[in-house]
Formats: sequence, structure tokens, C-alpha cells
Amino acid sequence: MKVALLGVGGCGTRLVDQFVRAERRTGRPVTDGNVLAFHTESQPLSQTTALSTDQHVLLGDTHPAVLRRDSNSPATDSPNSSHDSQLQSETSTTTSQQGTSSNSRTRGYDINEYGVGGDPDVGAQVAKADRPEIRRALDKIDETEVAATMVVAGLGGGTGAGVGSVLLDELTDIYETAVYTLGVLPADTESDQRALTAARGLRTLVPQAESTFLVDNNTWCHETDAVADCYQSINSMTVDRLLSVFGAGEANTTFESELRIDPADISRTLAVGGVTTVGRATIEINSETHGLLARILRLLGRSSPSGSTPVDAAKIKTLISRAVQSKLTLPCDITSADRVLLILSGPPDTISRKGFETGRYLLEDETETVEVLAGDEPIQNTTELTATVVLANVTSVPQIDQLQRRAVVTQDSAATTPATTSSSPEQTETADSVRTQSGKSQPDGDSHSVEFDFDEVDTASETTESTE
Ligand SMILES: Nc1nc2c(ncn2[C@@H]2O[C@H](COP(=O)(O)OP(=O)(O)OP(=O)(O)O)[C@@H](O)[C@H]2O)c(=O)[nH]1
Repeated sequence: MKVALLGVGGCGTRLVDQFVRAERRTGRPVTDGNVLAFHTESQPLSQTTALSTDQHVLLGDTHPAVLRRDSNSPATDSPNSSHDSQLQSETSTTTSQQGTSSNSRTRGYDINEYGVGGDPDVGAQVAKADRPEIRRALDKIDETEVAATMVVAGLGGGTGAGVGSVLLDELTDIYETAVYTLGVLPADTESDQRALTAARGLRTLVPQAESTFLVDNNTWCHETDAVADCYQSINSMTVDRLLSVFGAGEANTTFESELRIDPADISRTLAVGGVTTVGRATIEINSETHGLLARILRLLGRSSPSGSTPVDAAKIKTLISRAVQSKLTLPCDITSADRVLLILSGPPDTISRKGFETGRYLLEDETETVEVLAGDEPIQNTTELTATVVLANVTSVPQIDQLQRRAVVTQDSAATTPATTSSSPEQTETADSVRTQSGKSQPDGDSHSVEFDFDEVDTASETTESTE
């Protein structure tokens, strides 16, 4: 399925850059060059390796609240060095005021001292002021070539959540095709401000996007590791899974498969809206069966045209079970999913119809979902068989509950602190529960069903309306 990718902020920029490298490496042209990276800081853009300068969109150039790095400033935005800067600023008791006239830098958001300083309200203001620049950049995306667009951002980021919400707004206004988001949730070790920003980001993005893929930094980073030290491995995992979903069916292959994944099945799965999470598992196919024996069978004229022999149905069933029980991009109760998509990628003809059907029944059973769509992706020259499982509109997600609780506490304490002046009346309410869950929604065609109630947390765009 062809998808345009729009990275926002440091996290989004790194992820789309890595995605483009991976699609080139694996020969699955998903974006066809329809990629942009938006940031309020130039350095992370200049550190991309797969994007051209034409694909960089620097926002807030003249905005008084955006702090620019001067030429003597140290480089801080590679994954590891940004961690150093982040730690410095997060543990610092003094607030950097270098050359900025904005009050935002006194509001406790100084996570990264450059760009919008971690403040999503400033991020949203900057994006709104730069709408013409954003529209000009979006003209470079050929909407007729892609079936969907995806906004990719770290939801705890001032640029990611703030600019991301305005960009999403713009896209849903002008595009007729589906607009998805991929959001990264902050780890528990990150600041409360990151958690609050991410909770507000969720509230804005989830109802607006056709589907929101989430990746949880906390789940994918060992407690002992600094989160920035995990970026590289989390990004690789994320890109591999995204590519397994959207890249399936995009590689050039001469092999036909009657089970081949249909892009319409991907759209249909995601059309239920809400939060999406992805699991994956891989097995090495016995090289004897798929090497020597396959060659003998071929010589005897007893194998398929591709030379592969089908993998045992029981083995495929085990693989699929491992995928759905694997560490998901965002852990959840898998029985809360509304629709499920299974993609089996491997050597052509290795997946028998029987294996497929067995796997599909298993998923129906384990996820208690009747809507399981499935397809395969024939890949030549591989000895691996991979099962990717997409769980759409999951509603029972402990990490979101926890993030919401943390956000409400942070918001409440900010509202009762005299130095914080920007709280709205709702921000002073204390909530025992910040999310309601009404069980599974009824899939009703293509409407966006959203089970999470983020009403206790303000969105960046709401707060910004009053400051405009
Ligand atoms: N998995 C992953 N998470 C990242 C990466 N970079 C940043 N994050 C997380 O994303 C969130 C936002 O960080 P950034 O993307 O650097 O922030 P930003 O959107 O550029 O905006 P500022 O907060 O103003 O710096 C934080 O929770 C980070 O931990 C990355 O490369 N991979």
C-alpha cells in the first residue's frame, strides 16, 4: 500500500528517515518519495541521511518563541547526544532563557532548549502561523500516488504534538484519502511534562486520524537504559513492522499468489479507527527442506514453480500464535481489538492454504474477533517466514491508563501552582478516572470509533485558540 510519510519533530524525523532507508534496502517502495520532515530546529533535519533538503520543512523561522541554535551551539540531536542534552535540561533547576522572548520557557517545558522547548502550545502556534509554508510543502506530496498519509511523531514532544496536531488538522481538511498517525509514547522515566503533552496529543490525534499506530518507549526500553539509548533499537523495530504492514505487496516479484495481501484489506482493518498496535514473529525455515530437498523435489517435478515446499500448517499456527502473543508495539488486551489483519511474509509458496486457514481460526479464537483479514507476501531469497499481526481499535491498554493518570496529576498540580497561569477551568478539576471504556465498539463500516475519553486533558490546539 502506498503511503506518504510526514515526520514531525526529532522522533518523527528520525523514524521517516530510517523508513526510507529500509524501503530502499528491502526493495519495497512504499512512499515513492512522498516523504517530508517538519521541525522547528534545523539540526535534526540536517542529520537525516535518506531525505533531501527539498524534503526538509523548517518551521518557526521568524517566530519569537522559537529558540535557534547559533553556529557555536553544540550538536545535540543525534539519538545519544540528544539524550545528554535532555538529561541536562530535565535535571537542571535553572531555566534557559537564551535569547527568547517567550513565556513558554518558564512553564516547565524546557526539555530540549532549542526549537519550541518542549512546549506543544508553542508548537501549535508556530504551525498555525506557518500554515502557508506547510501547505507549500504538502504540494510536494502526490496524493494521487498514495492511498494514505501518515503523520509520525513523538507525542511527548513540543514539536511532535503541537505541530503534529495542526498538520493533522490541515491534512484531514484537504486530503480525501485516509490520514493515519504513528505516535511514540514517552517512557515512565521521562518527565511529567512529556507525559502530559503525550496525553494531550492522544486526545487531539486519536479522534482525528483514521487510525493511530502507537509505539510505547517504556515497553521497548529496559528500565536501566536511558530512553535515548533505546531510540535506535525501538526505531528499527517500528520501521520493520510498519514496512511489514504497508510494504507487503509492494516488492517487485514475478510470483503470483492467490492469497496475496490486498491493500484494501489494510485500509479496511484500519478503518475502524482508534488505536492500533502491531505484533510480529519470525521463524527460520528449515534450510534442508527449503534447500536441498526443495531442489530434489524440483528435479523430480514435484515442487511448486518457485521451488519452495509448503511449511507445515502446525508450524504456521505456532508462528501466528507467537506473533499475536509477542511484545506488541503497544501492549494491550488483545481481545479488545475490533479488527485484526494477518500478513505472512516468506518464500513463495511456503504458505499453504491450510496453514493460512488454521492461522486465521487461531486469531479469531485468541482475539475473540470475527473480523480477521489475511494475506501473504511472497519474498524471494529469504529463509525466514514472518507473521505480522495488526490489532485495530484496541481499547484495553494499561499504558494509556497510566499515562492519563500521570497527566491528570501533572495538570492538577500545575493548576494549583501559582506560577502557572495558563490553566483553563477544567484543568483544576481532579479526576479519579481519565478514561472510560465501554467495551468493544460495533464495527460500523468506516466511521472512526474512539473508545478512549481524554476529556480531562486539554489539547494543544484548544489551549492555543485562546492565545491566538
Ligand atoms: N522511539 C523513539 N522515541 C523518540 C525518538 N526521539 C525522541 N523520542 C521521544 O519522542 C518524544 C518527543 O521527543 P522529540 O521528538 O525529540 O521532541 P520534539 O517533538 O522534537 O519537540 P521538543 O520536545 O520541543 O524537543 C519524547 O518522549 C522522546 O523520548 C526516537 O528517535 N525514537
